[in-house]
Amino acid sequence: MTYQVYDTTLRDGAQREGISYSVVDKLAVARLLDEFGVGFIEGGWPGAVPKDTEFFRRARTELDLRHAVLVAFGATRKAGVAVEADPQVRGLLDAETPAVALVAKSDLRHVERALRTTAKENLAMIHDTVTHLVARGRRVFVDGEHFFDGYRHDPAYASAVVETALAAGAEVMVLCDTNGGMLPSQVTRAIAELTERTGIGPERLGIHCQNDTACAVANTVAAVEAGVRHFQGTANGYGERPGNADLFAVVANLQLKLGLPVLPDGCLEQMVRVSHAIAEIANIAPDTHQAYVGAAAFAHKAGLHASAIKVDPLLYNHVDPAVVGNDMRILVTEMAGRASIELKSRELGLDLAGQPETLSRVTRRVKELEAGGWSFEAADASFELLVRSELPDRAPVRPFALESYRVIVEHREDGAVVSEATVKIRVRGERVIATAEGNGPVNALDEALRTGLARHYPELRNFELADYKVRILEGSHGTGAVTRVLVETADQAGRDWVTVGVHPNVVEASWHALVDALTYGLDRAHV
Ligand SMILES: CC(=O)SCCNC(=O)CCNC(=O)[C@H](O)C(C)(C)COP(=O)(O)OP(=O)(O)OC[C@H]1O[C@@H](n2cnc3c(N)ncnc32)[C@H](O)[C@@H]1OP(=O)(O)O
Ligand SMILES: CC(=O)C(=O)O
Repeated sequence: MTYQVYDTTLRDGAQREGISYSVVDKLAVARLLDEFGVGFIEGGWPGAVPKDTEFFRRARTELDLRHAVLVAFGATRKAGVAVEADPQVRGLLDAETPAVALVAKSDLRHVERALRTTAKENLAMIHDTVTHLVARGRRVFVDGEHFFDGYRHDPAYASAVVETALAAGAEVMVLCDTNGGMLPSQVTRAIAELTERTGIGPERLGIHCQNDTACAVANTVAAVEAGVRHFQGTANGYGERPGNADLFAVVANLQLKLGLPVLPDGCLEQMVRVSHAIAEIANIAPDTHQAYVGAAAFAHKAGLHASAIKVDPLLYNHVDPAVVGNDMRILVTEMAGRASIELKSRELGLDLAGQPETLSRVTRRVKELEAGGWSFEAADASFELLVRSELPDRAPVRPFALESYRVIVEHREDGAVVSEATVKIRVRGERVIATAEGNGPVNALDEALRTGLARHYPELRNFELADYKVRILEGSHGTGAVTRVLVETADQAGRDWVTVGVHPNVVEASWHALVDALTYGLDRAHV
């Protein structure tokens, strides 16, 4: 049994507020979708959107698709216009794609009020446009716009639209939940009724669901379970309003839960890479919590989960993350138990399996620190230093000892605000005093510390502060507010690491995070 995985990221997905692909972007997205193994890529509406016209022109020479067939999207001919004379239909042919998708009204209310034509003329528009395109060698899919609402309002008319399209030669009639208001049981029922009423098998039908009830993925899966073989969706669920069915979740559900062979072999594990690459091109931050592909899709925080995962990761994962190209992660927080610490340490290359006392000590320390506002969840490097400071043979080498530091902020007469820091440290037996200016107190402190260390640790030149985040945490249990600072540092090899510092004073909190950052980076540079 074959399934048609039909992607509309470049047409319906591009209708999402905030997305504006260039032609080059569209070509890049098409290549990624092809690598993911979709069967059809709906590239846009040629003739209506100039960039889409250009996309199809360039696609002819610049796209070499291995799995996918390119589809041009458009509408049925206009009411009262001969199909040969309709420039929009001409534009579809000029795109020179092997397949065309036509949006057609299947809700009589839309025919009468939006198209302002008759029930009969709408059926003629569908018939004429499909036969015209089929006669010119195109595979034709018809998207029955508002099918489910239309079927509820007037089942006989919505059924006539389906029959007309298929009789005219459409390969598949796609039932669209255009307003996205359906629930899975309603989709299942409508498909059962339609097939019974018309005698048309569900294998001639397709499904296209918007996500306005947050049921687009479930509705799509329900339709496939009802026998539909052609299903549409978009990368990451991009689309108008709350979006479309997320094709990644749909495909993974069908393949992994229902055992349906929807993608070519070897493609499913490309999912995370393709999802994130498309998000990058769309200029939308990947959703950390997106099912299957999000960075947190297989991240475990609860200590009890980790203790079972230690026995078998599948006890707390619904699938093996590797099958979709994802990884499991253990988060270390106040909710950690010894198993979480053991697994996280193993992730970092530290084997604590035979060291129950060390595990208990680290767990206790993490809980105490987290209660005081520290957060190791995003600060793996500080966590690693903490664990290693409990391991005599792996303890990190501290590059210096602090005697004191001082920071001043000067508001000058001319309005300039200058920060200046002085650090007094001991480095390899030598007392060093270094001073630097910066555009803020933390920057000045960072510069002064690096200046002081530079002669002994020239490799510091390769590190740069990539991100700096400050959060004020409300005081609790009668304590005052504290400040948490997260520092992300990167080196020239493209590695980065995050450290954390916490203190009521923001400069001191930053100091802790900076010292951990340099300690971790230097330690790693010397391993
Ligand atoms: C459910 C969906 O998401 S379908 C995809 C929708 N995508 C888009 O609309 C994006 C691209 N759209 C466009 O660039 C423009 O809307 C165009 C070029 C298609 C049309 O632009 P205009 O000619 O200025 O018309 P406008 O957008 O105001 O109205 C749409 C016209 O198409 C007609 N129309 C709407 N649906 C259909 C249909 N299924 N079949 C035939 N004609 C249709 C309308 O009756 C209206 O005709 P009229 O101008 O004679 O009143
Ligand atoms: C065709 C389409 O995108 C819809 O009806 O939602």
